[in-house]
Amino acid sequence: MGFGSMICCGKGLDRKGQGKKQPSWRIFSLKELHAATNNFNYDNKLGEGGFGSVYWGQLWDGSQIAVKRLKVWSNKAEMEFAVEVEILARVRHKNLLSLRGYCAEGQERLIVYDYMPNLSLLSHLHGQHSSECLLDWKRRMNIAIGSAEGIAATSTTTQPHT
Ligand SMILES: Nc1ncnc2c1ncn2[C@@H]1O[C@H](COP(=O)(O)OP(=O)(O)OP(=O)(O)O)[C@@H](O)[C@H]1O
Repeated sequence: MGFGSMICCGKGLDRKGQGKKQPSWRIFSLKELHAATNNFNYDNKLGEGGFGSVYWGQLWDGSQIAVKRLKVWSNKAEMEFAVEVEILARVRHKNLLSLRGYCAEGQERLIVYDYMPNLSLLSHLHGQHSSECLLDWKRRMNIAIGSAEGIAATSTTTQPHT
């Protein structure tokens, strides 16, 4: 699961009225995500993980998104999808990727995140960007601590199912 090993800057909770927390995610239609990603065009592909491919997209309001599209439907994949959506919908943390929403139509399962233009941590440590920006030990420590804080935020709000 990709809970945010991206180089990201976080976003706070949407607030309205008397400081009441509003959910900042929504359900997307498949049609809307087709339009945003130019029908999941290969040119829009950002990468691939265990769940499926991730595509860059742009919504009608101009905001940029990353859409993770399930490769093959199975009970296990459905469970992973539900867990990732459930946790990210509940947890907002500056070091975690923000959930924009999800789409579940027929056997299509898609998760919509904020687009992170700075690519993955892996690419900065070992990939194509590792020579451009050398991360000294102080910055590496800060990244490790920040990552641990993000992971801790997911576990403190997750109740084990009994
Ligand atoms: N929000 C995003 N913004 C920009 N690029 C992204 C975003 N999410 C994922 N990507 C790109 O897509 C690739 C695959 O992402 P994904 O989250 O599926 O990978 P993963 O976490 O390595 O895989 P797994 O699902 O197997 O844990 C990333 O390495 C990254 O290049």
